[in-house]
Amino acid sequence: MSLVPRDLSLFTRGSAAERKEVADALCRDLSRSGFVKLVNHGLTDKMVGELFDWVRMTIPGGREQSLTGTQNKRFFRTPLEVKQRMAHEPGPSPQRGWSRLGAESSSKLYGKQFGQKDEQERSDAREHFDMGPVNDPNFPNKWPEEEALPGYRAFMESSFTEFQKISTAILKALEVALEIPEGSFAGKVSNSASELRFNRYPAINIEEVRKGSVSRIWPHFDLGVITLLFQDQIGGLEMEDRSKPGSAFIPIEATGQSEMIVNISETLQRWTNNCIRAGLHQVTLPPPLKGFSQGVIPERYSVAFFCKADREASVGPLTSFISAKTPAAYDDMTAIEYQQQRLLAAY
Ligand SMILES: O=C(O)CCC(=O)C(=O)O
Ligand SMILES: [Fe+2]
Repeated sequence: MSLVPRDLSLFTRGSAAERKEVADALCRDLSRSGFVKLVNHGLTDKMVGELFDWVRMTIPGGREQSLTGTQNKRFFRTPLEVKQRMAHEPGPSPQRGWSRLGAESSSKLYGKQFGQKDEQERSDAREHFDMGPVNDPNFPNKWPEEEALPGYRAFMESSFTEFQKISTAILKALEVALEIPEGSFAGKVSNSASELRFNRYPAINIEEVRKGSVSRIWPHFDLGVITLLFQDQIGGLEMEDRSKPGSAFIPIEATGQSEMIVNISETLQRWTNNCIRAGLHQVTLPPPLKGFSQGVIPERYSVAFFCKADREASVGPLTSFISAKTPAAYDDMTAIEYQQQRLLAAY
């Protein structure tokens, strides 16, 4: 099953009929698999290209030597001391700054929920950078010094705003499709506790992955409302095959870095009282390497925006989704309480 790209501009700029049609298609896809692909989402190819330019260690096609000055500055390439000064401290607080290779375990995040034992220690072969809202007084962002990476902070802050706008449009489309009051979802992400993340998966031996204690990212759900993701051309992202729960995954084809992949995260599942379920996903061997037991999986990058609920918003089911037949399946608690409880499990 491959995901059919949906055109978000038909919702943001279309006629009333086009808006409804594309909203329904989005909602159908997301309800079926937890995932949808979007084109004309609002970030141009150039903007997505610039995002990847900030993360890639090297430029494909051997253009590396021609780079000078600021073009040569890339986030993951900054010296270790610079990254260490902006390192995230493991714990329940939202992630900020740099997380070293293996710092977070997506396996723990998901495994504990389902009773997996701690001794099954499994790590992610991944380093990442996270930022939250601009000028967040409670959980301030951690930046590299401006001279170490000129322009990085300004670029990231403006990208964050764009991702937030796109998330709001998607949530409005879901409100239209589900015929629930305007603002039911989009009105709860306005103060934004969202996060923008860069992931880097270094090249790794297939044997290492086959041993079963390391993966690029273990099966997990994201914590927020929805996640917007761009992946490079390497591939390896997979979503759960819902016809074989817990035992099979379907590759999400890497058909162009500007194609946005959207998945439902835990908060939306809670708000909709399981009407739209979160998409379980992982990153593993890219499809062309599936049958191999030896060799190297090339380095891979992705950019993820986790649209999260306002910290004081409830993550309990909304009244539109509660009835005598479908009583509330989740407790009422604030988004920040929920996030801290879940993050404690990830370290
Ligand atoms: O790298 C990817 O494609 C997925 C990353 C991801 O699932 C995450 O950061 O939560
Ligand atoms: Fe994820």
